[in-house]
Amino acid sequence: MLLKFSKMHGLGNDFAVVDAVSRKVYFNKEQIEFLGDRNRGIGFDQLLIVEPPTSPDMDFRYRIYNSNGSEVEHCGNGARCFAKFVIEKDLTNKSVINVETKQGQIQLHVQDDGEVTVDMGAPSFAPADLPFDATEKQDDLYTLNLEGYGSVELTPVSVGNPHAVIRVDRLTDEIVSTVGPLVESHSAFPANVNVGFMEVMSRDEVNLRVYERDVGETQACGTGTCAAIVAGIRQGWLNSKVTAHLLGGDLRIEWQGEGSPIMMTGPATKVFEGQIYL
Ligand SMILES: N[C@H](CCC[C@H](N)C(=O)O)C(=O)O
Repeated sequence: MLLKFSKMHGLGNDFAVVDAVSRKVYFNKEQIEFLGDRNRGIGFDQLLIVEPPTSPDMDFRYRIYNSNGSEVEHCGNGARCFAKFVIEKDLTNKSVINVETKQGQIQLHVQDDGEVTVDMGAPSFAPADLPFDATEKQDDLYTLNLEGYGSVELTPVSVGNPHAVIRVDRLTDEIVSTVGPLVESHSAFPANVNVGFMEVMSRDEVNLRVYERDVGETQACGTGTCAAIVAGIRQGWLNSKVTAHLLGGDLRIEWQGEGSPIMMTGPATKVFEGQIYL
């Protein structure tokens, strides 16, 4: 089969996007691993598949896979690329697009300046929603012991997919590459977890790096940014509108507190189109 795809990125978090509305396409794990291979395939952090909706009040269904073939519930940078893709491919002419994901619904708003705002839904801080076998807790921060490292304090957040948010005084390569993998696959997170490292610069601004589950560190992570900012707002460290500086650029997040949806705004870029034998 000759598979057509668009290569896109959101702040350097990169994707292959496939139209499975015009033509039915299925992938098995080996095929996704092949496509995701940066030396032998297309290479991407996640594969995004645009499908028809299963419910009549939705416009599309959105499936996401990590480059190792594992399915993901939610992807923030991917959601913005998804919006750009369906408009460019004439799959819709709406500027507000309702999308089903594996874990709830999201709404995409394409702005006049080309940036995309995503209503990511409301976060949950309940450990069971990640899942997280909660450990000791103080002031809503949980202590996790890491083999051979010591302990870290984290906030568990589900934004559809699971995140552990760790506040650090200073972001370093070392902390991301050492603590990232230890927390990602810690037995307290039975489904593993994405790990965010946040340096709070002021009440309106953070520096953030994310070690993603099943992928490793990416240049940006949309859901990771949402998780980190809502954790910071809930802890009282941040205001309700925050700019996050990621390795690949900036995202703007707004959250009005418990029960309200997280609004994420940022760019989405198409790099090229291609086709590959599968
Ligand atoms: N890059 C994505 C999230 C992918 C998360 C994935 N690695 C997981 O296993 O949950 C984002 O922009 O939100």
